Amino acid sequence: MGKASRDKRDIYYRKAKEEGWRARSAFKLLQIDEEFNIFEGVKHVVDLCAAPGSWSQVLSRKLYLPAKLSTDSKDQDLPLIVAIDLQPMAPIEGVIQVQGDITNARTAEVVIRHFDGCKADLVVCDGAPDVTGLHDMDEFVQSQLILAGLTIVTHILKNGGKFIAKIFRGKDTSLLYCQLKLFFTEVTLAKPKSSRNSSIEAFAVCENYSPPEGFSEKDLHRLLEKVGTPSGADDLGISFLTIFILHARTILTNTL
Ligand SMILES: C[S@@+](CC[C@H](N)C(=O)[O-])C[C@H]1O[C@@H](n2cnc3c(N)ncnc32)[C@H](O)[C@@H]1O
Repeated sequence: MGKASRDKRDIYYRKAKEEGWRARSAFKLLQIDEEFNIFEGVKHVVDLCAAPGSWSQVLSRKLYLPAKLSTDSKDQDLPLIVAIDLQPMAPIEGVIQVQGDITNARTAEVVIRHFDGCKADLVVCDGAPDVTGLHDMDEFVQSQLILAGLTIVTHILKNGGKFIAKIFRGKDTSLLYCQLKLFFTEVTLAKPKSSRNSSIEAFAVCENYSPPEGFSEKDLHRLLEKVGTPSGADDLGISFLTIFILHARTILTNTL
């Protein structure tokens, strides 16, 4: 069966059309929220890799529009939602859009500037590379997106904040889990029912941001700058792992 006819038989595809979501992915975020209550108390959010915009629509409908409709809400109290993607997307009420590559340190700086010193409560990242079918390569590129997301997280997420990131399940999933555990006290791998069983995607739901003592967000930022240069790409794996291993050691030394 072709992709188009498979899509038309898909319940979430049809539901998305009926409810005016730009993509069926909206249900993944809605179902993650049903399970983990990720929107509670959230006022400042970043949506990384947001196009065509169904997650941003969820953020707008769940956070921005209710606040706007509440009679006593002043402009400065309205939620701040910043969405970023390589692709342009049609406007969504209450969502500030930035077009750029999240693995580029300059783009991360633009997002950070929108926050103007205040912190985000939630960062979501549904980023996916153009899948090549070469599993190791796809997993590697996906891990670069997670690293970029984590870099932005370390600059703008408040302590106690949440990070939701799409991952590709593979041989390095437990390593990734341990790496995320260095920054968050709770990490759960979720597979919402709207995520197709045939897909290797899952979502890391990271709660209670608490970076290791002595961690400087500049470490990851420098790494991202390095990834942006052709010679830096070669040692990405080593540098990424080195940073995490050093911090893992610090944590282990402190707890033993
Ligand atoms: C699965 S789609 C996101 C769907 C979106 N969450 C929604 O609900 O509409 C993945 C997106 O990741 C974006 N992307 C991939 N690599 C990126 C990068 N390096 N920087 C910014 N966006 C990127 C792609 O352009 C694509 O729009």
